[in-house]
Amino acid sequence: MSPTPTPTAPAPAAAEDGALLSLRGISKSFGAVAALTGVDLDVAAGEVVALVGDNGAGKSTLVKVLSGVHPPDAGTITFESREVAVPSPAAAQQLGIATVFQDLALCENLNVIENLFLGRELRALRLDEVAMEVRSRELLRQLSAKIPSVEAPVAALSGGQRQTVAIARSLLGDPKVIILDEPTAALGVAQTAEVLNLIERLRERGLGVIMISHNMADVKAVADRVAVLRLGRNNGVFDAEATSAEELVAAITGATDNVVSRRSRRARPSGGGPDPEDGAGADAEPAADEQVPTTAMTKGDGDE
Ligand SMILES: Nc1ncnc2c1ncn2[C@@H]1O[C@H](COP(=O)(O)OP(=O)(O)OP(=O)(O)O)[C@@H](O)[C@H]1O
Repeated sequence: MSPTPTPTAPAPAAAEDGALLSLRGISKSFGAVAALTGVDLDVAAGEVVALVGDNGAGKSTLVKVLSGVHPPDAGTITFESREVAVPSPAAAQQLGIATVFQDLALCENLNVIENLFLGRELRALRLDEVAMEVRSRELLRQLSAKIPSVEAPVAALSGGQRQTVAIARSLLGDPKVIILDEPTAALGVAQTAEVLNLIERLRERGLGVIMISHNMADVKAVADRVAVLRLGRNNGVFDAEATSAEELVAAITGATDNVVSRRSRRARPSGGGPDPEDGAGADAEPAADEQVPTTAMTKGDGDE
C-alpha cells in the first residue's frame, strides 16, 4: 500500500487561475438525502479531470447540476471567468457544456450521419445530406474514430463505436467542456483503448473534459487530475500520474481523509507556470498493475 498522500492546503475558495469551469460550494439535497455538500471542482481547457467515488458518492448528481438537470441548492458555477446559472439542459448547451450520459441516447435504426445530426440537421432549401456526410467524415477523421461506415446503422456498431458517435455528436454543438458519464463502462479492452484515445483527442482540441469512472486503470491512463467525492463531499484532488491506484481507492473508500489539492504536472494549455506542488512524487512510476478490483470500488450502499 502506498503512503497516504500528504495533505496540503484545503481546496481553494475562489476559482482556480486558468480554470475554464469552476464549481464552488455546490450543495444539493433530495429531501433528507444530502447528495452533495459544499463540493468544489475545477477543469481547465485541455485538461481531463476524472470524477471518482463510491456508489452514491454524488458523481451523477454533480454532473446533473452541471448539465442543467438539477438546480443546486447552494454554490456557484463559474464558466469562462463569469458566474453563470445552468437552469436547463438547453442553457448548458448554450454555454458550451455538453454531457454524454451513459445511455448515449442514440437511435439504433438510424445511421451514423443521421445520429450525429439528429435535431440539428443542416438545411439549405432542403436537407443538405451531402454537407452532413462531409462534416461527419471530417469530424470522425479528426477524432481518429474507427467507424467502418458513416452509413452503417448504429445498431451494427460496437459499444466503443457508439460511444464515439455520441461524443462526436456532442462536439457538433461546439462545446468547451464535455462531461462523459462512465464512457468505458461495459467495454472490452480494445474498445476501451479506442475511447481513451478519443478522450486524448478531446484534450488536444483544448476541451475541458470531466470523466466519471469507476476504473482506476482508465483514470490513470487518461486523466490529468482526479477529483474524489465521498459521501457527497470532496475527499481530495490528486495528480493522476503521481498518485497510485491504491491511494485513489483509499480516498474513495474513506481509508484516508484528504483535502488535497495537487495540480497536474502535465501541460496545461491555458497557461500558468510550473506548480511548486508538482515536485512531490513527480517521478513516481505508476504501479505495474493499476487495475483495481471492482469490488473495492462498489462496496457501499449500492442503492443506485
Ligand atoms: N433524484 C433523486 N432523488 C432522491 N435521491 C437521489 C436522487 N438522485 C440521487 N439521489 C441520492 O443522492 C445520493 C448521490 O447519488 P448519485 O447518483 O449522485 O451518486 P453516484 O456517485 O453517481 O453513484 P453511482 O456511482 O452509483 O451512480 C445517493 O444517496 C442517491 O440515492
